[in-house]
Amino acid sequence: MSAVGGTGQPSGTPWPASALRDSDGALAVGGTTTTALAAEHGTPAYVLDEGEFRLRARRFADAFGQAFEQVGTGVDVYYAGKALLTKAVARWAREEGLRVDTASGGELAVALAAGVPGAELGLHGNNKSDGELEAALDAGVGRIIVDSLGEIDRLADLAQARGVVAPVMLRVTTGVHAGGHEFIATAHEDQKFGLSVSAGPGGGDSPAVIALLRVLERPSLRLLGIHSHIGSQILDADGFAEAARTVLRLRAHLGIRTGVLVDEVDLGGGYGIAYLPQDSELDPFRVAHEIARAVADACRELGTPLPRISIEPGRAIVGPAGITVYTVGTVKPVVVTSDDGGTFTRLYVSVDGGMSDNIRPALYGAAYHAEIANRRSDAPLALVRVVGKHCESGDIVVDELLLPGDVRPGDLLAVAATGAYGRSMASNYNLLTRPPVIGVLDGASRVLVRRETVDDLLALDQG
Ligand SMILES: Cc1ncc(COP(=O)(O)O)c(C=O)c1O
Ligand SMILES: N[C@@H](CCCC[NH3+])C(=O)O
Repeated sequence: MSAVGGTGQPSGTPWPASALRDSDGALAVGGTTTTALAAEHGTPAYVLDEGEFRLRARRFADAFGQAFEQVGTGVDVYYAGKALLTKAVARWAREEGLRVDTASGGELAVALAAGVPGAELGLHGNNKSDGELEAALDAGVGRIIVDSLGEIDRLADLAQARGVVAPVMLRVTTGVHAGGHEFIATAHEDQKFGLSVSAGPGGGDSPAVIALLRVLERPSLRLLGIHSHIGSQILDADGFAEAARTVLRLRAHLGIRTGVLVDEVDLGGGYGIAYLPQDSELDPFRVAHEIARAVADACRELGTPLPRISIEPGRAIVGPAGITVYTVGTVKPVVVTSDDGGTFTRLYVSVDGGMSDNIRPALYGAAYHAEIANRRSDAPLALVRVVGKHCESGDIVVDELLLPGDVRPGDLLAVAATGAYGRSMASNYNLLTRPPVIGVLDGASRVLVRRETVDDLLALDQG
């Protein structure tokens, strides 16, 4: 066996630490070869390495726990279920000491079905329905992150009608713009999330201050704290530190204005990972240390006690724990004319899935790494584009890649780091059935979410 990657290597690698090549050259993850997984479960399949997930969850809890303990406060780590939520995943997160952040009634239902107590859950969303808010109140969700004035009023009314007090945080936008693609940066002003901390017209109260005051006016709401999420796939700590300073200033302002110094500040998720062999991921210990220092310095300057901190990593926990295994179908050389008038050949390698199981390349231009998984090959490398089977020319799995030129129909292709926002953003485009999620650990595999069937699709269609 030879290692192909591993967590903790300085320059990151996109494969889970357990990834190996066996003596036949087959890629194995969590002690099971992709050939055995494909034979037992079929392709395409999402394969999730339980050990890697748990290790990463623990590293976040340890890194942030230690860093904030050093400056004198505590931390709660919420696993962001939007990245991938199944009952098993929710249980693993909880067993590693994490809470779970949900973003819809569906995610909330799965986390509750997994046995996560309501008190350990958060509920997000810029457009929660009354039904979702009621479900959260009924489950005793520990924090409902409110996102608009209208929602504050609706939630207060619903809580009042039930005779309960809803614990809320207010999501604010700090103006810090961080992360990869424009669609995944969430704290700049001109987008749908949160309430801005910038002063209103003519220097009046900011929308965030107005909303905080509104929460404090309602006896059926208890203001736990302030929430900021600046974006996703962020690769340095500066944005987090800047957002933390802004939120802490707002907290201090509210304290002076009302006498209420909120107990908690949530700094959201967004910790970046390695997608390609040459990428580096954000080291949770380093970023935790830098954020803790920024929070401690800001509180000292503001003369306020430290709040309890929470964070919501999703991608950094589940992303590198997942790979997708496909079977290669059509292989087609296409002669392409380049800008300088010359020509080159690009090998189009079609797999049995595509944009329905991974929309990220089409949506964000996201880059991925893939390897032939069932065998070793010494064939000269060819320039390859891995594409799916959808009726869409943008149906690209890996835009550009060097693969052994003898890649052929029937080969297995494994794509690394697909654990986050793959299955959770999957669709049935072209009525493809969504792939299963197969958990692997110590040489055993089990179905966490089964493959959809055509019967599932027909069952939804009422004629
Ligand atoms: C409010 C909130 N928290 C947490 C996350 C998780 O982000 P990531 O998976 O990048 O850690 C997101 C998604 O970007 C989010 O919108
Ligand atoms: N879904 C996005 C990240 C945004 C997630 C939620 N705010 C991605 O795949 O990168």
